[in-house]
Amino acid sequence: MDFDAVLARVAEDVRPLVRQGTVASYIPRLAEVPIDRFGMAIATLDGRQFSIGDADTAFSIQSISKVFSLSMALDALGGDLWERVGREPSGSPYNSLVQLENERGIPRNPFINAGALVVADVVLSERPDGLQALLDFVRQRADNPAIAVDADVAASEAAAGYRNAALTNFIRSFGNIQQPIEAVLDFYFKQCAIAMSCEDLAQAFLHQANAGRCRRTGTQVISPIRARRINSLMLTCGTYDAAGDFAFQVGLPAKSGVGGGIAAVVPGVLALAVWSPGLDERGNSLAGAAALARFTEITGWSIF
Ligand SMILES: NC(=O)CC[C@H](N)C(=O)O
Repeated sequence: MDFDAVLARVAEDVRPLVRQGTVASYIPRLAEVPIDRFGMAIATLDGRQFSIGDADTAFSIQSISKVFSLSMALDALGGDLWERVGREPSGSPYNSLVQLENERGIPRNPFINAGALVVADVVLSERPDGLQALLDFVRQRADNPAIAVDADVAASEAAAGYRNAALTNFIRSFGNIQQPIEAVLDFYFKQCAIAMSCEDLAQAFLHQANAGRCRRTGTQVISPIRARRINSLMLTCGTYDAAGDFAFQVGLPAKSGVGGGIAAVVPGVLALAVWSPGLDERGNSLAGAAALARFTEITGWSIF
């Protein structure tokens, strides 16, 4: 497969969509990101990397970080995690509160905000240095020690974080959050504010395409069954209430964030990431989602 040619074709095909949609504005700092950016990177299991456009520009990974924190929480609690968070698509927006009351503070899945807040609580309960451990994990996976939290983005989200604060308090009222509210929110805002490029993300997701094993170092990062389950959650819940349409159009496990990034996995073959800040009404990158759809059309590599 000539990946340089595939990327060039994808970029060309989605060019009219770049600048469409809206940059997330409820996190004031994200609203300042230029809408005209587009980058895409591929990391293959045979050790090659391909990129196009702004693929080496770091951006705010936002909810893509929920895959990394979930990996850590599963490491800490194993299957017991599923007593505290569900595994069903929510069909609701990522920041919704409505299901939590009926479901007694057990979030539908780890990739909506409510679920990620419980996951953050689990990580912090296991290790007070949770944020450092998360950064270490991400830096190792991406093979880039310079990856860091963008403190301005974290502060900007904290200052406007009423809804996440409400979610955390509400879940705590059911006893499903144990650490202090401020500590959980601080961890959550900072994990979302980690800045990475498409190239970093493609590398960092590569073990998800390789049954949990790091191609570069040979270490088993997570067990094969856990890698498979995380991929299945990405497929069913990774793009929020657009997950059904995403499976239909793209057909790959993928995780998006309101920074405009989407990371995806072709199991057994490669990991890829795309970034373009203009979002659709469900909070997924408009040009990014279209680029992934074109990628699977051109290569034929949907998991279906
Ligand atoms: N979908 C997202 O990327 C949401 C993450 C964002 N930090 C929030 O909590 O609202």
